[in-house]
Amino acid sequence: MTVHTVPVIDLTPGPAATADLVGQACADVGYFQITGHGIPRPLLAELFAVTRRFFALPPEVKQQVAQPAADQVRGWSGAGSEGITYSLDEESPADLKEKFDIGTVDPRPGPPTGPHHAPNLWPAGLPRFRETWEAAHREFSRVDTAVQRCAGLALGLGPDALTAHFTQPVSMLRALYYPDQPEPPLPGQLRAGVHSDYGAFTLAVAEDRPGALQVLDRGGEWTDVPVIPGAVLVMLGDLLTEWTDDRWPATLHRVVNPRRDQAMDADRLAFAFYSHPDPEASLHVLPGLPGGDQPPPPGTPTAGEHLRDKYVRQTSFGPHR
Ligand SMILES: O=C(O)CCC(=O)C(=O)O
Ligand SMILES: [Fe+2]
Repeated sequence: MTVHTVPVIDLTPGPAATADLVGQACADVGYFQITGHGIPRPLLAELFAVTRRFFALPPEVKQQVAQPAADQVRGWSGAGSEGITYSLDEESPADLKEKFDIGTVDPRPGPPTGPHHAPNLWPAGLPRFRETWEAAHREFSRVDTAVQRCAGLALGLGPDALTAHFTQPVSMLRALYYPDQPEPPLPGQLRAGVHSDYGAFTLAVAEDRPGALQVLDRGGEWTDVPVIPGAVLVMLGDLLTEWTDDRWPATLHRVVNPRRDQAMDADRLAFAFYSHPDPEASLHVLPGLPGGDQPPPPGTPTAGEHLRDKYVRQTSFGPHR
């Protein structure tokens, strides 16, 4: 049996002292948990509480904040609306999840320009929902910056190598709600299909419930991610694959179904903060890494183009739907 240990990294000593550990985890494991991040526990508790209240509303109420368009990832969508494995161009049945998203809470001045700056949608009649979500977005964003500083140092590029691409970031905070499963899933149908996230880092927190997150470790084995109270899980997204020329490949992950004998008491709420840079940032290798100082090959997409392409794919189903 393989024994998997998820690295747990305490950020308290600051980026210079933790960069090596972060770099090792990014290069050798692909995911890690962080403590000492400073996100207040009561804020996270309130985030879970207000969001559970939202998902408990009737669908016609949640529909009032329905996601407006495939490339405008804001608000709610119900079970069956995303098949995230489609982001990898692979067919699969729809995911057994609902979701709610917000984008940046500190939009850049001037009129919104394009889907990455679409305004957030807020459900009516839920006290403290908006304040709590906005506060959580700011906290995750702060922690994301700290992780990025460690990453820049670990790559030997200095603390601002990544943060330089996040002057007006379009990071998203997403809640994922996985309901009980009265009916058995279709063959191949998961709570969330296999995918890698689309941004730089993903920061994730979840309830400890059946039918949870698994990551594909570097040995090619699916591994359960333990929920460590107070810790935040960090995974690597597509931008890091490109920016490091595969030195730090994105983490493939999925959310499996609960066992049938647990399926009626298995609902699960999780949050993912996806760090998304300035939309105009290039997917080219970072300057200072091998290949990064040459001009980008023609056709190298921007982060905004990459994200938009993935958003559209994850809701574009083929014949399996
Ligand atoms: O439910 C989770 O723990 C993570 C879900 C996920 O990977 C995602 O939606 O990007
Ligand atoms: Fe994900």
